[in-house]
Amino acid sequence: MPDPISAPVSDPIVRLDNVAKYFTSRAGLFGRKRTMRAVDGVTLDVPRGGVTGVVGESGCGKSTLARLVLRLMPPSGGRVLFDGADLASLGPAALRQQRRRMQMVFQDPYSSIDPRFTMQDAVLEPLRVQRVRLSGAEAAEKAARLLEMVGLAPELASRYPHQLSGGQKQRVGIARALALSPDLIVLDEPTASLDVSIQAQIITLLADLRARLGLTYLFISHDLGLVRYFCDRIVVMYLGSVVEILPSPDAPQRHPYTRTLMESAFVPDPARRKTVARLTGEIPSAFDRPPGCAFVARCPQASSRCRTEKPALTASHGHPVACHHPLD
Ligand SMILES: Nc1ncnc2c1ncn2[C@@H]1O[C@H](COP(=O)(O)OP(=O)(O)OP(=O)(O)O)[C@@H](O)[C@H]1O
Repeated sequence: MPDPISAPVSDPIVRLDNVAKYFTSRAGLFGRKRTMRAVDGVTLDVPRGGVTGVVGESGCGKSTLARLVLRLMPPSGGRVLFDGADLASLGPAALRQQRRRMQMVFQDPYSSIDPRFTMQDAVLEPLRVQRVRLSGAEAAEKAARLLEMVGLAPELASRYPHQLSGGQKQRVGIARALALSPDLIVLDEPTASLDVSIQAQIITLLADLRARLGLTYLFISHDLGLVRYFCDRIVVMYLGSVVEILPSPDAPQRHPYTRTLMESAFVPDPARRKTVARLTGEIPSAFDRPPGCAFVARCPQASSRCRTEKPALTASHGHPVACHHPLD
């Protein structure tokens, strides 16, 4: 069942309208086809100019959602609107034009930059894809400016990826995302493969760039502490669906899943953190979703209604939450 309401905002840069993505696979060589609902009827607005975090356990559909927003893959159902335009309705030229306005920074700077590229080639790659022609002098000037924007010396333009640290490479990844002056950047775990001290520098850089350039971020992360620090709105996903949208990092968590996730993020002792985070029961398979609430097997609040009726995402508890028994 689609989510009927998911905190509509007055000026969304992205609007997801009951968006779904299914993947089909065959069990065994001659087995029957099985359909996985990686994203299952998500309705969501991404406010312009903010930092919207998307959190949830591995496999809940965060990256698939990000790829749908960027139209790196078509949805199986529903609509993705960018600045009011349905991306599915655009022809190739118009889609390419819209794509200039949305970019992505990937988790792993080690594999996201072609080892044969100099840093100048790497930061200017989106211009080549978009067939923007620059003279040699213009290209050098543009690359130097982009590197400076992310705190790197212009002299690094002639270096290759193996000559840079992980943090420097992620700065190059960010510079590349800025090359076409986008409005929206999807950050898919941008600090997950970096040392903690470098993570902080990258987050500071991202915050600074957003303020200077008026960017909108969609920030995908496992790191709840970081999400609460960096994001002004937090979308919590569970098994392909949005279960709660926190309008601010400090908003009370109403969904039992969100509450457990958040509590686990703020226990300093890693050993105890695991205990607090432990949720009993298994995550159901995305191939075989239960008819009611997907969280039912792990939820201490679950009732018989939760087993049969999928809770809709409704804003009746101060902000959108999909739970029959929201917490106080
Ligand atoms: N191209 C694909 N073909 C088949 N299944 C896929 C494909 N992409 C993703 N999936 C499946 O869809 C589900 C959601 O995956 P996704 O990568 O979006 O989750 P995620 O929340 O980003 O996970 P992680 O945090 O581990 O990156 C997973 O079960 C995954 O195996």
